[in-house]
Amino acid sequence: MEATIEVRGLRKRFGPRLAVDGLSFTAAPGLVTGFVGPNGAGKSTTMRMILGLDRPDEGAALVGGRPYRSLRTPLCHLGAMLDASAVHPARRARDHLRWLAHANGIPARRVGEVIELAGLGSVANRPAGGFSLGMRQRLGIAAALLGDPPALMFDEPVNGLDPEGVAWIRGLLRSLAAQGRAVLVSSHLMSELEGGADHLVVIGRGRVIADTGVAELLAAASGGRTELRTPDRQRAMTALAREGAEVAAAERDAVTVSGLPAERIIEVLTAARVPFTGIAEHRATLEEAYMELTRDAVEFRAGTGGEAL
Ligand SMILES: Nc1ncnc2c1ncn2[C@@H]1O[C@H](COP(=O)(O)OP(=O)(O)OP(=O)(O)O)[C@@H](O)[C@H]1O
Repeated sequence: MEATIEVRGLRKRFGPRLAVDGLSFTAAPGLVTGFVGPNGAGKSTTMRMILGLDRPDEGAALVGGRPYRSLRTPLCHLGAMLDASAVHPARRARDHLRWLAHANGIPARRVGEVIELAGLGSVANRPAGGFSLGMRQRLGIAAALLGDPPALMFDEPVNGLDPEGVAWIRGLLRSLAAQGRAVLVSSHLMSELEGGADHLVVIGRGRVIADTGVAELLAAASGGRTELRTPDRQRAMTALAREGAEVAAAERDAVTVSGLPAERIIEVLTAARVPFTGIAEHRATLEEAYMELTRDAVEFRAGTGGEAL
């Protein structure tokens, strides 16, 4: 069973504050769709509307073509983790999952399966109140997987996790998408999605700024630049500029060259007898691509912590 998460013209106002301003996008089956924007951009509000927890003023959110609230067995259509702390602290992890399964008509044997999938085997009989953040995230993810849903949604799942936890979640998201599921994952840090997302929906002030494949975005941001290392930077820059290249000094012995292909750079340097120790076509990071994409949006420029006011 395939399911798409679809948001159509969503709008939500809290008093004077327009939190979501006519948002439309799709998270398609088989892809991890990163949902990115600075703090306050409207990600959580959008996710709450997808789950029917907040009512939109306008527009609709659909899971497999239907509003979440109209689904008879919602956990079997969309699994979600919005707030990993939403567990009774005295309740054992296994009992929390059993209770959820029971309430949703899911067979009890599935509880053991998701405990294994989420790597909770050794702590499943302990009260969730004593769990570390990483363990709570894993419990939230186990709950999202209970109904074996074709669509999944996670709000900032790697926030505050150590590198091992981040790598684990990234691998899990990838494998869920590889099984054909639609996976929507939010983050306010672009770097957290590096290597994890196939598609990106970037939002700011409740609006879509970009809706693009990660590969296309990185290719566009890499933009034919080459990085050169040379002990004789000044002569290299002069020789390349004479050939019409745009050159800029980078850190230590590095020069960034654009406007000339790498083969031509090598020819020019060789002819001018300028030594070089390395040459590589530049590959933009997701963070660089994000900065380029959002260069004109002041709210992003303060960096990752900028409040979208
Ligand atoms: N229940 C609410 N009442 C009033 N304002 C709200 C409410 N929920 C959200 N907002 C406001 O709506 C805007 C969007 O908030 P939201 O939490 O959706 O952003 P976000 O992108 O998820 O941010 P973060 O990365 O910090 O989680 C913010 O200005 C927030 O203060």
